[in-house]
Amino acid sequence: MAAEANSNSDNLTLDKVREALIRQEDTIVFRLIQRANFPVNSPTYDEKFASFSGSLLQFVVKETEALQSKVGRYENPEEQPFFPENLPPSLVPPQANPPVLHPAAASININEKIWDFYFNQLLPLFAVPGDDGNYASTASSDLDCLQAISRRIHYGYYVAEVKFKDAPQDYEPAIRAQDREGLMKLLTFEAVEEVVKKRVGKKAAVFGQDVRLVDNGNGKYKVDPSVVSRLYGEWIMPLTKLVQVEYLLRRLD
Ligand SMILES: C=C(O[C@@H]1C=C(C(=O)O)C=C[C@H]1O)C(=O)O
Repeated sequence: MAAEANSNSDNLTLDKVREALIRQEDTIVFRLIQRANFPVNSPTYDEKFASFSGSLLQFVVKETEALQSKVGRYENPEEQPFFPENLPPSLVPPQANPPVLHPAAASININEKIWDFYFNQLLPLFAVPGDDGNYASTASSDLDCLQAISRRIHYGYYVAEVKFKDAPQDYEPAIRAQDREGLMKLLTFEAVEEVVKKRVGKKAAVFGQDVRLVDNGNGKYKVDPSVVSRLYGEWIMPLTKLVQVEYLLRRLD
């Protein structure tokens, strides 16, 4: 069950869900800073690496997900795998918490979109060009970023559930009409989104400064704060809202 939002649905409030999202910002910013320790390292992504059937990155992601599946990672609804095909079952006894979410959540996995923007658009904005040979560390650092971003975006299930529970009279007609645009309008709070973009930029500036004992460092940031604001404005928040819409469309099934 959701680690941060309380697993009892009566205790799920929009404030608590938003607090969980705010804490996840810290994780995302730190993981981007970690990834920025390495240059792009493009051989990590070569279609075929050594004797693997795909890239080194794919190998690391698939093998890590298989291990994490066995220890129950994907029993948490907000943890979605990037390669869901043929994952081994969990060997860990399921938790006894009552389910908070509608079962439709399990069928909503938008990791393909996350994979696509991360590698094709985001990574070149914050990793410097070059090759230092650290391909294994690069791949695990990419997976750390992907998992933190994916978890944040799929947390949209809880955001949607709590918004629905708070105002079923507003959401039900739009759900019955399968009105995507109407749902998107209902669940969007532009003022909140503006605050989020500013805050994550500030976190990138605070966490990513060069800390010195004597002066305030060199004024350079490990990851450009404007890239982090853009990550949220262009990808994370729109995709969180997509998860919310997809969830709500199935909420009365
Ligand atoms: C997450 C929420 O829903 C929407 C998505 C947001 C986000 O992904 O941060 C922010 C505001 C809303 O437009 C929310 O209301 O907090």
